[in-house]
Amino acid sequence: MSTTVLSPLKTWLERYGGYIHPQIQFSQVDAGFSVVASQDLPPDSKIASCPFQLVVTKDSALVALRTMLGDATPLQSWSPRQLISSYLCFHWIIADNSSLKHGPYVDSLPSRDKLRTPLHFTPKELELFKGSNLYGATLDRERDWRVEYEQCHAAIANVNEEWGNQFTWELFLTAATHLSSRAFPSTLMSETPSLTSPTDSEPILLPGVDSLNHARGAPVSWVSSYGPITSPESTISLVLHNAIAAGEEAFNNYGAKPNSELILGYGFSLPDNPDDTIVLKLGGVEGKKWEVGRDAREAEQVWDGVLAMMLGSPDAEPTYEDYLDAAAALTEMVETLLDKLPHASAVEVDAGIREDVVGMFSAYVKGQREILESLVVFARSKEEVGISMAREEGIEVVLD
Ligand SMILES: C[S@@+](CC[C@H](N)C(=O)[O-])C[C@H]1O[C@@H](n2cnc3c(N)ncnc32)[C@H](O)[C@@H]1O
Repeated sequence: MSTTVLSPLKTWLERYGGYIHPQIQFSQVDAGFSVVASQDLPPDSKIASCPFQLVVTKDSALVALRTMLGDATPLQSWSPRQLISSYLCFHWIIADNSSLKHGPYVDSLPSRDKLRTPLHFTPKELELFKGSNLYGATLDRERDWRVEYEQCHAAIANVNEEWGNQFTWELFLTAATHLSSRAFPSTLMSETPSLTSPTDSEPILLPGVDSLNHARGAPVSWVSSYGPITSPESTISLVLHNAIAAGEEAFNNYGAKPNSELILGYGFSLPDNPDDTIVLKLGGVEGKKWEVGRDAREAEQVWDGVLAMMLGSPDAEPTYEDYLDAAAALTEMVETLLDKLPHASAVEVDAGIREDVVGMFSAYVKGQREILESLVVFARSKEEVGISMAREEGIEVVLD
């Protein structure tokens, strides 16, 4: 990211009461830019802040789109992603329009060729993930986003054919990816900000504040100064609680997220990510899904589900045979998943497979395999319980 793009962003933010710390620089890296301290920064430095009036929300996007598309367009039925993505897209379609207020921000966003979420994978890259949760999640996301795109496209083309021609799937995908990879929760703009009720929350964009990359566990605060929307004092700021030495990268903390979520929404992964999970949908238990973490975290719930399948009635006390049958069923299910999971060692970088995607793929499948292996150990511990229960009844169980 060159300074010619970033200094307009900084000037624009400051004009509305926003702020970017004078001692940070934006340094160009493969996937966009990273934020680096140009001098030592003390703990609790405010790195950036965005005034409420520059926040992109579904409501601000709706107001702008209403002006361009008119009252007949059914914008009320559009999702926050449709509204915000279409609003961003219009900056690329008709740059010069008084309803489009985020030109300097949109110009600072990474170009499409830098995006690495799975909807930007080559067919060969996507094929690598076949047999994993992420493969299905990618197909689901593409299907859902295409439906949303088609709806927006039809409405826009209906108002203006030329806009419709320019509003391509690729443009919408780029904007929707910027939203998934940079969004903050709208609850930050409420009078009593909270991060704990994601169901009431919608994605919003905070220009400037969204410039930092993620570091797991980095101590940061998102500080909201609540007030009237047009006041330059109503802002959301990013404060870093650690000192940052000159030349070091300054990081935000996007929260504890498994690699599946980081890859799908953001296009990167963390090696040996402690927050990794796998989604298990076990055959026979209708529509029931469980999310299990490393070291078989939350596996007791899966166990309860599998054991329930072995019991004749919900109130029945499990016998040692139920325990042994459930342990065997769980082991078999997990081993089937292990067999299906692709192998990172077999993958080589070539014309259709980029190095950074191989890195993401390797970190992801390693985490998935380790969780499944921890589940095999967990199932074995349940088998041991079954053997002890049998022994208490005077029965010696011998397993092959
Ligand atoms: C909110 S933006 C951060 C600023 C971004 N680097 C840019 O150039 O605009 C999130 C994106 O930054 C990149 N990113 C963030 N944290 C990262 C990390 N720890 N490792 C690799 N890429 C990261 C990913 O491309 C992600 O989609």
